[in-house]
Amino acid sequence: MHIAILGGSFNPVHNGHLQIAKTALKKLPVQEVWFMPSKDTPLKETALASFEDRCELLEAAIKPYKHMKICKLEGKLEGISYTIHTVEELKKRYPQHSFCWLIGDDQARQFDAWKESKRLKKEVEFYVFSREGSSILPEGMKRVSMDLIPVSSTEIRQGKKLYEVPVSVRLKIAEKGLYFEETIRQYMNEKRYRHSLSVAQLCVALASAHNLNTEKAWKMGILHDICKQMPYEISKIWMRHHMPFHMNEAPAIWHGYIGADFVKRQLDVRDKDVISAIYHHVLGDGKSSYDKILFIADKLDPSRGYDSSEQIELCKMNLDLGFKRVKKEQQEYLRKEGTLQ
Ligand SMILES: Nc1ncnc2c1ncn2[C@@H]1O[C@H](COP(=O)(O)OP(=O)(O)O)[C@@H](O)[C@H]1O
Repeated sequence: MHIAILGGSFNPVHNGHLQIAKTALKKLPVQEVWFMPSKDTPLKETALASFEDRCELLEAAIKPYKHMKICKLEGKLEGISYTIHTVEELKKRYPQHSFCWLIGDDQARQFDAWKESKRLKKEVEFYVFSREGSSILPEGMKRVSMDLIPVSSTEIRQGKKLYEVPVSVRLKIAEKGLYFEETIRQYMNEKRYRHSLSVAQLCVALASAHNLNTEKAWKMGILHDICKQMPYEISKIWMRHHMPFHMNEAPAIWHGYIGADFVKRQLDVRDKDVISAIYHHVLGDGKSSYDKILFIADKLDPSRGYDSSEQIELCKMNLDLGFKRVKKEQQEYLRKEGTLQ
């Protein structure tokens, strides 16, 4: 069989990658396309999801396509995975097959810097797929034209252009809480980002003290303020469209309602406990343990700069008692501020 390899980090996979594979199957004399995810690189700057998670997302993406497969070879190879070594290993392991290599324009541009690039070109045939309509083509490579899909994994991690990710992949990303840190960063300043991380940590500690699901706890903590810095005019439009019945409440409260709706609509979060906790976190009027934990963690977050260790200990020992105390203290504070009558 003649097989086309598409290597990449797939962090995460998106429609641009699928478009390359579909085009290769249509236009090249290949019977299959194998996606070759790169192994974990601990020093990479951007948050790289684990090899297993990236493979799981790939599995979901290629499920509808019979002639697309995943090759986990690079995940198993020792040391840095240079393509020249991967190609040699492929030929050794699959002597019955022949291979060609697919790359996007951006990689073609940097190709001369690849390890043993001249020898590599002799070992395997390269096909270059248009990414931004650029015309750079290293000597000896062939161009394959395709409909451009202007998207990058970076944009997806930032929560942008999610429509360029298959729904099955989006649901998995949300279920696993992948890339949430990178996503929330786009919507808030550094101080609020630090607060979100710290709240998530405290939610996990409280959930763990009460034998609750710590993954849920982390997700609701990290996402709870995603809409806190949404400009007022946009919040108003959002409220008018989606939750007109809450519009008579103070705008300072809205971000809990909008946040819950936003993570459902934009980030495909389906976990009802997470959505409910975000919805109720401003007023603390939720009934579930997760609702209470998020409310408590938000108020007692150590990064707010005052000593809340005594209340945190109480909440770890007795969630209901701790919740009542935090709520009472908050209401006294709001009364003093004049927000509550
Ligand atoms: N939108 C796109 N259109 C065409 N090719 C793409 C696109 N996105 C990625 N590629 C190509 O797919 C391969 C794998 O890329 P990868 O490193 O996983 O993703 P990204 O470049 O999006 O971070 C590379 O050869 C890259 O050039």
